[in-house]
Amino acid sequence: MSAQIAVLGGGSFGTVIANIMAENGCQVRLWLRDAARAKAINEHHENSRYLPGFTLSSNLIANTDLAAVVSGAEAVFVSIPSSSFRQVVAQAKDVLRPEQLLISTTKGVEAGTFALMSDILTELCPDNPVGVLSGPNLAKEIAAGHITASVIASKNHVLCQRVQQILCSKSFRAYASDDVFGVELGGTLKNIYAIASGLSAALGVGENTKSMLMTRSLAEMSRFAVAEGANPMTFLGLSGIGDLIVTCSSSLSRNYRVGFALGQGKTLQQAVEELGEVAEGVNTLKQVRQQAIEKDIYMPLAMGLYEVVFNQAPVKEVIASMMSNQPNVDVEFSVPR
Ligand SMILES: NC(=O)C1=CN([C@@H]2O[C@H](COP(=O)(O)OP(=O)(O)OC[C@H]3O[C@@H](n4cnc5c(N)ncnc54)[C@H](OP(=O)(O)O)[C@@H]3O)[C@@H](O)[C@H]2O)C=CC1
Ligand SMILES: O=C(CO)COP(=O)(O)O
Repeated sequence: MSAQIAVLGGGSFGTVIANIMAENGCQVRLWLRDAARAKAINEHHENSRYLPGFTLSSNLIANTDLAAVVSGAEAVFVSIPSSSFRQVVAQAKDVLRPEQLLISTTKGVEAGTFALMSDILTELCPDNPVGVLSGPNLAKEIAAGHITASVIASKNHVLCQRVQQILCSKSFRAYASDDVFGVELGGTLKNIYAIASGLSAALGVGENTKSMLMTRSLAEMSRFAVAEGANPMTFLGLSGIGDLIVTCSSSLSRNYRVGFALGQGKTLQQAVEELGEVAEGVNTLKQVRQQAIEKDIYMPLAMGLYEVVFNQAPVKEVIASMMSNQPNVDVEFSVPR
C-alpha cells in the first residue's frame, strides 16, 4: 500500500499505530517535539522512552517539523493528550489542506469546555473530514503483536473505508461506525472506571465485585450518554464494553495503574508522577462530575471516586455509603429519556 500518513504525537499509542501503517507499506511521518528522541528513533528504529525493545518499521520516519510532517499526507492521526490537543491542532491547521483526513485517537475531554477531541478538530478545521479511532487497544499489547480491533467512526464513509484499508493488518482490524459521539464518549468515560477498578484491585476485592463494578460502570456510562444525547447502544461495541473490559482488567492500562497506586495509599500526585505517561481519566473524572452535577445525572460511582481521588475520602466509607443507596433496577440504561 502506498499512502503518505502523518501521526502527531510520539507517545506509546501514536508510535504503535504509526508502525502498523508503516508495516502495511505506508510512508509514515511521526511528529514529536523532542529532537534528540526523533533522531534516536530514526537511527535505532526504536522509541526507547515509550515502547522500549519494540523495533519500528523503516517506513516510519520521526520529525520535529510539524509543517513537513503534515504536508502531503493523505491522513493525519492526532495522538496528543487532551490537555495539549487544541494547542497542537491549532499549530497544524494553517498547513492543512481541506481534503486531508483528520483522525483523533485521544480518549479524553477538554477541561472547562467539555469538548471531545473530534469537536476540537471540527471547530479548528471545519473543512476537513473528521474521524475518531477508539477500541480495546493497549499500545504495548499491539506492539507485542497480540490481535485486536478498533472502531473508526466518522460521518464521512470514505474516511472510514480509507482508514480500514490503511490500518487493517494480520493482527489489527478496524470496524466502521457513523456514531462519532457514541464511540468517542465510550472511550473517554471508561477511563474513570478503570481508575475505580485499579483501586478496587489494590484492595483485594473478589471476582464478583470486579464483575459488578464493570457492569454498573457500563450502566452509569450509558445513563450519562442518554443525558448527553448519545446512543447508549454503541457502548455494546468495541469502543464501549470492549475498551471498558480491557482497561478495567489490565495493569498495562495507565488509568488502572493510577487507581491501583491510590489503593495502595499513594497520593494522586505520587501516582501520576510515578506513571510518567498520560492517564486521561483523572481529568475526565473532574469534568464528568461537573456535568453530572449541572445536569442532575445519577452517577454514584463517579461521584464516590471523585471524593476518594480529589478529597482523600476513606474508600471504605465511600463504598459503605454506596452500598446503602436506594435499591435500583438493572439494565435501565437502554431506555432513552
Ligand atoms: N497508550 C495506549 O495504550 C492508548 C492510548 N490512547 C490514547 O492516545 C492518546 C495519546 O496517548 P499516548 O500516546 O498513550 O500517551 P503517552 O503519554 O504515551 O505520550 C504522550 C505523547 O504526547 C506528546 N505530547 C504531549 N503534549 C505535547 C505537546 N504540547 N506538543 C507535542 N507533543 C506533546 C508527548 O511528548 P513528550 O514525550 O515530549 O512529553 C508524548 O509523545 C491518549 O489520549 C490516550 O487516551 C488510545 C488507545 C490506547
Ligand atoms: O485506552 C486504552 C486501551 O484501549 C489505554 O488505556 P490507558 O490510557 O488507561 O492506558
